[in-house]
Amino acid sequence: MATINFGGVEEHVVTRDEFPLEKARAILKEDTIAVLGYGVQGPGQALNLRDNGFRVIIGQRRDSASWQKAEADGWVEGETLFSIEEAAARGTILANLLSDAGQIAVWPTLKKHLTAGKTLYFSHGFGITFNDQTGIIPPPDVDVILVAPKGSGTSLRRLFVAGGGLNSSFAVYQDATGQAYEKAIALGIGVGSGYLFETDFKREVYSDLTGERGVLMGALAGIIEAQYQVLRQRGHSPSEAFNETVEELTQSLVPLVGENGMDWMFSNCSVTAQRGALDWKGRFRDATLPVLNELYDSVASGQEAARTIQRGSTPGYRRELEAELQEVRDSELWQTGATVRELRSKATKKVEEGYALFAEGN
Ligand SMILES: NC(=O)c1ccc[n+]([C@@H]2O[C@H](COP(=O)([O-])OP(=O)(O)OC[C@H]3O[C@@H](n4cnc5c(N)ncnc54)[C@H](O)[C@@H]3O)[C@@H](O)[C@H]2O)c1
Ligand SMILES: CC(C)(O)[C@@H](O)C(=O)O
Ligand SMILES: [Mg+2]
Ligand SMILES: [Mg+2]
Repeated sequence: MATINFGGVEEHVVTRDEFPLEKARAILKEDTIAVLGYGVQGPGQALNLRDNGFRVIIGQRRDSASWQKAEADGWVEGETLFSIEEAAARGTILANLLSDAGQIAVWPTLKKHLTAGKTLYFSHGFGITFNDQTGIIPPPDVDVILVAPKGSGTSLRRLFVAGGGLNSSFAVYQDATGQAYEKAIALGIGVGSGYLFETDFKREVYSDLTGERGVLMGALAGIIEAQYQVLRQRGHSPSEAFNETVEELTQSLVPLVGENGMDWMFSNCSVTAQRGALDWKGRFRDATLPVLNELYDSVASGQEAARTIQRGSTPGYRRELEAELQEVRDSELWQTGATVRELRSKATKKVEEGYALFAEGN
């Protein structure tokens, strides 16, 4: 394991160079990985594992959209696609990729099949860390590990297909066999991780819940809505408000941040923009600090987990969630976004046609 210095702090990181795929395959050669749940993370991990040469089966509720999706992805009923219980019985590694609330309902079934020496795998520290609420308390003679890709299952799969890898956290909660650690790393490599960063279940879930409610999703969506509203109320057109809030962010500036850091993005903008951004960033930081601290407290107290469980266990909740998303989709802001994206794809087609004509002429 490499020790890498991050801004002055040393951390342990596993790289694909030191832990190649062949080694991962050798460690798991006797195992059957049962991926339970075929929502977002399930397909990404299962397909990457299958393409990487591991023995994988899927456990999913029949008569669900996810079951049909699994069939469309080439999983075959009775061979590689089973009910959750059947897959849990057949698997030696049970990858619990049901929704966090769904994991509670299915736990009694899963527990029955967690016989000595098996491995219980999660992609979130949720079920274990908040086990006073989830009741997920594994028997002592199984390994309990975590590999949490730091991004959507969709990106995990897309990056893998493109030949890259998404960074993941990994952790061992319980090492009954003495092999939990290397199994966690082998699975991390198998699901298509780029680098694997060591953590523990609690730190993973605290940072994950804070990140997605904060900058990654909640704060991002909120601040976009606020700026769009201000621009619209001050007389700007929808397209102008959208372009200055979202389109430029996603198409121009955030990719530059990803490529070479915030200062580099700044230095590729005008001096006027840099002056203003440096002057105002402190105001935004200070305005959001109390909210982010409140959010972290809500995560650490278990309040966020309680809400996730309470809402996620309510019958018909998926429909309610879809209605909330529909409201976002139908708003002027995101309807404008749809039109801007359409123009973007037309423009891309025009450029491609231009290249094709140019190529033909040569
Ligand atoms: N979505 C992501 O990209 C992502 C990223 C990192 C980690 N995670 C973690 O991975 C795990 C899976 O997340 P997801 O977003 O893929 O899940 P999801 O919400 O898409 O649900 C996965 C599956 O769970 C099944 N399910 C839900 N409730 C059930 C129940 N009561 N009985 C039987 N089946 C039930 C659904 O049919 C679905 O196929 C979670 O722990 C999540 O926090 C997700
Ligand atoms: C993709 C995310 C936001 O990183 C993940 O944490 C999730 O819960 O879906
Ligand atoms: Mg999450
Ligand atoms: Mg996350």
